[in-house]
Amino acid sequence: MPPFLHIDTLLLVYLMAAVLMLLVLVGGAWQAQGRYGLWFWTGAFAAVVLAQSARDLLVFLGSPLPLHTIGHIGGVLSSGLVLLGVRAFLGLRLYWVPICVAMAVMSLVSLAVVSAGQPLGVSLSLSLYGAGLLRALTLWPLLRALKAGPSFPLSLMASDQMLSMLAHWGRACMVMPGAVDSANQTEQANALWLLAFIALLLTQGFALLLLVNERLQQKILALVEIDPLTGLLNRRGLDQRLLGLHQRAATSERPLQLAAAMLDLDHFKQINDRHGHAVGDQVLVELGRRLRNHVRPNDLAVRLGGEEFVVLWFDVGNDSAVGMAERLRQSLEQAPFETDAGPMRVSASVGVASQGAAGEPLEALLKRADAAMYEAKRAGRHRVVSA
Ligand SMILES: Nc1nc2c(ncn2[C@@H]2O[C@H](COP(=O)(O)OP(=O)(O)OP(=O)(O)O)[C@@H](O)[C@H]2O)c(=O)[nH]1
Repeated sequence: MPPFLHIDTLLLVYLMAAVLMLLVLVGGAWQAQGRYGLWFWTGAFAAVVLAQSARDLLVFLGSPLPLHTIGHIGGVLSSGLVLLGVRAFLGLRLYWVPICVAMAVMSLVSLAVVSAGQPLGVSLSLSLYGAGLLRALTLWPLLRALKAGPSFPLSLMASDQMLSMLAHWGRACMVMPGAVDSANQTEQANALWLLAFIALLLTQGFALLLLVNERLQQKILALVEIDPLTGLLNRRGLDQRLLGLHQRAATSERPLQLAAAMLDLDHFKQINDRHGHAVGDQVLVELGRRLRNHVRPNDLAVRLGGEEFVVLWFDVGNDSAVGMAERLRQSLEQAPFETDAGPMRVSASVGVASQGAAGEPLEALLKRADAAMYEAKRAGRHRVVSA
């Protein structure tokens, strides 16, 4: 066997890999103020490092056999903390009481069997079965999150947890005394198992870093593409969505057909002048909320700037668009807007245009809708005009 495959060398590599990940995570968790469940992840790597070092020290000091199970307990704690870390990262309920109870029971069983005179292999096997179970529980929410949309870091983490689960259970079968023939217990086989666990540990750490990176990128994109006051898409967000939709439409049989309703509040300046900018902002926030509630998930509601909004409907003809715009306009006028200056009646002028010929540039469509909206203003406001 090559010298680098010696168990002692590999154990050291395993420890060093865990220390490396721990250091990266302590820094990351500190900087992120514990967001994304990073303290749980830090705990998971710390459990590996502490348990492994403590075990080596106890063996060196010749301490009683039951205490050597600390290494097995470390594996269970690490898997439990990874489970909590994944749940915290995904924003799920932690269920930390049942998870902690499960970890405690598994640790006690691991300790008790050796105290009762059973060989260390039994304790190791049982703790590996337990840790594998915790990995299976970790895999479940990851797979559910993947169903919502593809993500390379999530896939990597899910694959790592699945392989980790299988590795824990596979190893548990191998180390149970008498369960398999002794050929599986050679130093070479042990070294290969250890190599697999090192690879899984490193993959887990890197998958986590990629996950956090992806989450931060999503946050930055949201800041750039979402209007902070109303929570609606801004112009840049609209362009990005349409770019994606056009790319998808280019590969499908059906061309993208849009209808736009350009909406501008009437005499909004008076609200600002009479009641102040803060009340004006409250009106805009409420308008954003109503637009969001009004459009279907596939349609887009956008704040283009100031008090100018646009709603985009997909695969809707001009007549339907005019009808929908009229219902939208009436829904704004029907119920007063609640503000700090009391309930306020608000009306809007709306211009509607639809892409007669497929492929009309968005800019041209919005221009026609805008012209129709100004026509509505000229005709006396609070009405819908079709381009
Ligand atoms: N409170 C608040 N006001 C804004 C915001 N953005 C633009 N405004 C105001 O919106 C008002 C727009 O006024 P005008 O373009 O004259 O339009 P209007 O008073 O609604 O009159 P018509 O559109 O002709 O009916 C200006 O007073 C802007 O200061 C914002 O984010 N918050």
